Amino acid sequence: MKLAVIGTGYVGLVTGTCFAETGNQVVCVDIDERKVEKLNNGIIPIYEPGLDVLFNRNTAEGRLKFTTNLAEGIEGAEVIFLALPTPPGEDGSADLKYILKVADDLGPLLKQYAVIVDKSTVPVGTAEKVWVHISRGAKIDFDVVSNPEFLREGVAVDDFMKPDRVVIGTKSDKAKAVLNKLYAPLVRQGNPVIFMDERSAEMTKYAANAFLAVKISFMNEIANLCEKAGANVDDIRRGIGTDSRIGKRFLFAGIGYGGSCFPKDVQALAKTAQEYDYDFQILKSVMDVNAKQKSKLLPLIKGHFDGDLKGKTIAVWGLAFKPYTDDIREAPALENIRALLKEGAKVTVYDPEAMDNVRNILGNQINYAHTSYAALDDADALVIMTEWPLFRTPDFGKMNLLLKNKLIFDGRNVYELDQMKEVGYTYYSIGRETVTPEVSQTA
Ligand SMILES: NC(=O)c1ccc[n+]([C@@H]2O[C@H](COP(=O)([O-])OP(=O)(O)OC[C@H]3O[C@@H](n4cnc5c(N)ncnc54)[C@H](O)[C@@H]3O)[C@@H](O)[C@H]2O)c1
Ligand SMILES: O=c1ccn([C@@H]2O[C@H](COP(=O)(O)OP(=O)(O)O[C@H]3O[C@H](CO)[C@@H](O)[C@H](O)[C@H]3O)[C@@H](O)[C@H]2O)c(=O)[nH]1
Repeated sequence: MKLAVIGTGYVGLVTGTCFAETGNQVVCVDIDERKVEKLNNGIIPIYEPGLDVLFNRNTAEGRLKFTTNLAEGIEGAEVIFLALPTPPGEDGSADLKYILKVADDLGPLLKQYAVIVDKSTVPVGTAEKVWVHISRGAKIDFDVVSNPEFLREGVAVDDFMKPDRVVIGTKSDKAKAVLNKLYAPLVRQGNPVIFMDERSAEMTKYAANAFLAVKISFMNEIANLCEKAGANVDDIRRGIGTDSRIGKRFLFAGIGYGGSCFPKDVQALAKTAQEYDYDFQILKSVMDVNAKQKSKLLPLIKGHFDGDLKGKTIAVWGLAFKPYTDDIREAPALENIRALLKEGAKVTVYDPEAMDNVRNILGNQINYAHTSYAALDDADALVIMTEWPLFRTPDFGKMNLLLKNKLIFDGRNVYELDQMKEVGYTYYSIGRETVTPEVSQTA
């Protein structure tokens, strides 16, 4: 099948590459000339594990191409995916300007029937808007389908190739048949393609993200209560996660959820509720809890240093909003680094993949270390913001020689408490007792 993907970011590039891998002829279109130039030169502009193998194979075999020219990109395409940004507008609702602009541009360019597929995360009613915008310029028959994407960054290729489900919102039998054929190679594992109407598909995506955000904020509140009540949130997680009605995943307490999706999508769903005059109370709490959680460690760090961080050097491990990505959108690390700088601290950071992206934003306000250990050199404390596997089993002997104090503030509960007691660190984490060397002697 001939496909076009408009917007070649995290979702568009993965969608295009994976559909090329299943044998389709794919052209990805983007307005970012530098990005397209890189892609045409075989350079993948994002870090996404496993993408390179598929990208290299499919570009080499001529199934995957890139262009900045929309007309050229959609020529002969049976399916046209919109994988465009839907950032929050000033009022928190999803800004549809990128989608509707492309819809306007597409109308006059359509030469034969095509299924226009909305892969971006968009509010209820967007498919209808896209249809109206395209139809203003189109002279042929077309369908607009909502097919939200559920991939996670860091495991995007796997999520795309083996989806838990594929949600397709359309009332058109013609569009259903085309998409059934396209997705067939991905759903052979027995996972369902779920058909519904456009509005329900659009809402399904927000419901999924909001529900996962509820789980995280709930666990963060349990963690905060654990700290006061002397319980251990990791034990609670294990204790409840084994109940199949609850499930083991997305119960990890931490320094709050970030990324390009949860924060904006929870906010956008709250805005949709407001537009329909519905008071969606849980969403307000989820956002409120997350905002507080993100700044949870700073008072502890300040408190430890008697309220004064001036002249202190803080090492930060982890900048990406989660491991296995270079994405720093809404990453808790950024907010915390800015707060530390405001307090007069010096900050040295290390992240395996996200350093360049942070350098583009914070420049020389902070120091960038070449290795995780180099970041610790002469630092007064270590703060952990992302649970990269690299940080899980460090050489504490080596760390002791570099850090001025055996002191860790862990926003991701990377270490076991017993382990910290053994190595004699003062260890603050989330929803668990604070380990101090004194406690270790009496334990
Ligand atoms: N990132 C994720 O993990 C993820 C997962 C599921 C769904 N989503 C949703 O998918 C959508 C895209 O997200 P993303 O993370 O891939 O965004 P992104 O910012 O990484 O990529 C969007 C791309 O669209 C391009 N673009 C903008 N205007 C254009 C135009 N007129 N023509 C062609 N290209 C244009 C940009 O240059 C950019 O390369 C959003 O709605 C997001 O909420 C994202
Ligand atoms: O138990 C958990 C799980 C996640 N997080 C945090 O939640 C955020 C989001 O994590 P994750 O969902 O793994 O990453 P995303 O790539 O943002 O993926 C989410 O957002 C995408 C965009 O909509 C969806 O497609 C995915 O299904 C959805 O999981 C990160 O900051 C994580 O650190 C926690 O704090 N605790």
